[in-house]
Amino acid sequence: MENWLNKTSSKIKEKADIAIIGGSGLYSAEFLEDAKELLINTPYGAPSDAFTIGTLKGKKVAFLPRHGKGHRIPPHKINYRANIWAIKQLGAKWVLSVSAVGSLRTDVKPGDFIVPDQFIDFTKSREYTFFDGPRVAHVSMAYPFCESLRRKVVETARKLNINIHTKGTYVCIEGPRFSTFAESRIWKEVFKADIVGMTLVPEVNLACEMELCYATLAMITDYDVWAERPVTADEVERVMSENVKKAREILYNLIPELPENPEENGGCSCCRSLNTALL
Ligand SMILES: CSC[C@H]1O[C@H](OP(=O)(O)O)[C@H](O)[C@@H]1O
Ligand SMILES: Nc1ncnc2[nH]cnc12
Repeated sequence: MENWLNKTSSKIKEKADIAIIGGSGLYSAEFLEDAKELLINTPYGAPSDAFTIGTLKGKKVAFLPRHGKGHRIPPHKINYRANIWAIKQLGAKWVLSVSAVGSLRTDVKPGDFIVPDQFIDFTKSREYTFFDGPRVAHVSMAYPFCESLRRKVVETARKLNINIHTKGTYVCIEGPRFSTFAESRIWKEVFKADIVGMTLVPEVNLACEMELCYATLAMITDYDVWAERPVTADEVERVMSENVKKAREILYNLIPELPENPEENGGCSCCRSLNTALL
């Protein structure tokens, strides 16, 4: 089979083993050494911002703030294709995304972390695929996240005594508005989802199409509209900034533990997701 991904071969000299996509409240990666900024252009336009490329205990890391520095880009306007394309061009195999989410369960509390294993897509108007024709592919999304990476994230947080939930279903809404009470009741009671956010889709789909090992470290910032006062953007930012230290601690301890080749890490099939997808 012709390898479509080889055709995306990089002209970028700078390389990275691991990419971190920072969400609301996580706009920089101070823990990287020898850091420099790198602007990358892609056939889909510009990524959200310059990448910060640096090292951590021998691992080459690329960091990208999803909303741009200073949170300039709303969730529905993020150029997800440019972000993931650029990450692939950097040669990264692991992608860990960090996100702020609302909780739909009382036992999943603000300040806790959760590593979703499923999602429900309620977005409406995004660019969902690299395969817009004439090349067509249908990747499997039955298990959308990299199990090896999910496991590593959970193990790391546990070692650090950070409260983390090992799985959950993330409902991705279009935003930028928050859900109505009636919508939130559907997410909670009909869909039995655990968390709600605005940025997972199509980031996760595109990572899969690029055969990347992708997982999300989600931080609970609020109880959506179930609390006494419904969620506000201020509340999300406040809780995120109070807890961002914990997210950094997880990243700092996790990154050195990721093997160069994801297939060494207990095996996952993310790197072969196009084998059965291309028509
Ligand atoms: C700032 S409130 C809502 C905003 O926060 C989340 O973004 P991210 O996943 O990048 O942390 C949510 O999805 C919304 O985009
Ligand atoms: N309640 C919520 N709904 C959607 N996105 C969010 N991000 C953080 N909290 C959220």
